[in-house]
Amino acid sequence: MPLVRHCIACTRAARPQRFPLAPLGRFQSSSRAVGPAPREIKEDEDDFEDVIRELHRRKKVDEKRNQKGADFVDFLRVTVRGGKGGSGTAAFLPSRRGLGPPCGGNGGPGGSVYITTSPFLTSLAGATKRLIGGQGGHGSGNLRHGVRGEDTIVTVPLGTVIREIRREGEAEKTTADNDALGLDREERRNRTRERWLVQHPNFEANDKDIREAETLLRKAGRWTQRTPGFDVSPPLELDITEPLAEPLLLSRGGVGGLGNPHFVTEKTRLPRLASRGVLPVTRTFEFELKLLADVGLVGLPNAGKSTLLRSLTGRRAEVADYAFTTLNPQIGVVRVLDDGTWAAAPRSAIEDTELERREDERSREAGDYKPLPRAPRQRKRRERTRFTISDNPGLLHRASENVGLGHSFLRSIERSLALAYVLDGRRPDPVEDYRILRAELEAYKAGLGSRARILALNKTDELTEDDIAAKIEALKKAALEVDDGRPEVLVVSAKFGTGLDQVVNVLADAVDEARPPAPKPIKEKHPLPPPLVIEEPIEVEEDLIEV
Ligand SMILES: Nc1nc2c(ncn2[C@@H]2O[C@H](COP(=O)(O)OP(=O)(O)OP(=O)(O)O)[C@@H](O)[C@H]2O)c(=O)[nH]1
Ligand SMILES: [Mg+2]
Repeated sequence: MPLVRHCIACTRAARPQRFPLAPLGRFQSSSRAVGPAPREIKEDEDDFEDVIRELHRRKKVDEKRNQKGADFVDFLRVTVRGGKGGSGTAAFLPSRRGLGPPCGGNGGPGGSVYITTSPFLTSLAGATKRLIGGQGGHGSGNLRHGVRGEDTIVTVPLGTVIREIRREGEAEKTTADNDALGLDREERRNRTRERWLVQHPNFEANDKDIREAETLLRKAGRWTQRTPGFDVSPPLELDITEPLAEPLLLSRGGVGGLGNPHFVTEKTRLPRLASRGVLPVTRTFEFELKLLADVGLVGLPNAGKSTLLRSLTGRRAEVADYAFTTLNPQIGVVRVLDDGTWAAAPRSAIEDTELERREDERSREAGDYKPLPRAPRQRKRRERTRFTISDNPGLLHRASENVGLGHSFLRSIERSLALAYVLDGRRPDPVEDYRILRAELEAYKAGLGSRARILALNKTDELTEDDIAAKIEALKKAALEVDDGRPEVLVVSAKFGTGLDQVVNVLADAVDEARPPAPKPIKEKHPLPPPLVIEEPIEVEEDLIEV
């Protein structure tokens, strides 16, 4: 059976494929956000502004619900493959006597796929489900080699765990297909020839040329039963806990095909054949994000976790008076100074983000807008220590069964060294809330609940002294009963910044105590095999060429 003719001498180098980095993942939870029932809009409400505000709020809640956390992804199954190598070309220099010396260029190698980290990411949303390196360009006449395919680099947050779950090569897949089709030896051979060889567009190669080319490709390790680069080493496993100094190779691009000068032999001086590029092995990985914050904030929806994050770190987390304002975990840095204060301490009350936005808008329109004054530089005070703290979506009863934002949230606090429970002081029974939170953490992973170092009774600015005293008393009793009195019970107002010095210092000590002595270096357990090398083509002098 003749080979399918394929003129690539005149095709332009294929543009490397690019894959847009679009968020693709979604929460695994199917349940809807549950929060306090929306306020009834009364017909006789005379304040029109209030009605508008309520409608605006409802619209926002709906938007958040519909979004279902699509911009937070903590689990992704990803197919990774280096780009295919471009094809070589069969071409000849023009000559008065007929065909001149062979001058087909090699195909360019395919682009590789690399992984790198960013300390600013807290979601896998930037990764796509298919990470494919750009295809190498085809070679062309006059020994012009194809361009290298573009590399694909995926950026993931620190704390991403990568597991290889499948490896599949083109040759293995073809063999399985051939078996399924029940092809005989001859048909299999022709299929392989079609896969690997490219003919000159005008001059057909004879059977002898093809057999010789086949032998050469076998010697070069390309014409094999196994896809080049397919190895049987154990699956790759990486736990990225430290920033990567340089991008790490996940899959190498395939080598480019060989131009016809490579097929010159003693017998065949004018090879009418070139070879195609290698299609590298396809690997399937699972990316799982386990955020690495030293401290995790845990609380029911609307307890004031984001307000606390803002007052401790200055990070502009969204604050609003409804449940599930926060859908993505966010990480901030608390810089503890040697006098016990912390660097980003707020200088005014933290208002709801929407109110701040309106105020900004109003003042801009009125022309009296003043940006917030910068915090004075801490010249005399030195930083004693620093730790990271994550604000998480609200936890609900049965979150361990994936209710609410469920596992996605629990996964991200799994590795925190210490936890701080944020309890809404305005709710009737903070002890009950504490028990719910603890039970959910325990149900998700035994021992997680007891990692709590603080029970912060928040929103105490709205409580009477008697009320605070009674609730603190009850919480201390419960902490003693449930957690041997390990977590400190603190009176806090995240909004007005009261009681926070103690929060900072208790957490700083807890983190220092629990921190492992030295971070583990990242090691690539199973380095990928080296790329195939393209040998130098055999030089042919013009006088030796037969016509
Ligand atoms: N009075 C008072 N209100 C507070 C305090 N802390 C938070 N709030 C208010 O409580 C509401 C909820 O605060 P958030 O920080 O968004 O609560 P959250 O726990 O992050 O909520 P979700 O992200 O929805 O789980 C907002 O209106 C805050 O202004 C506080 O100490 N005192
Ligand atoms: Mg929040």
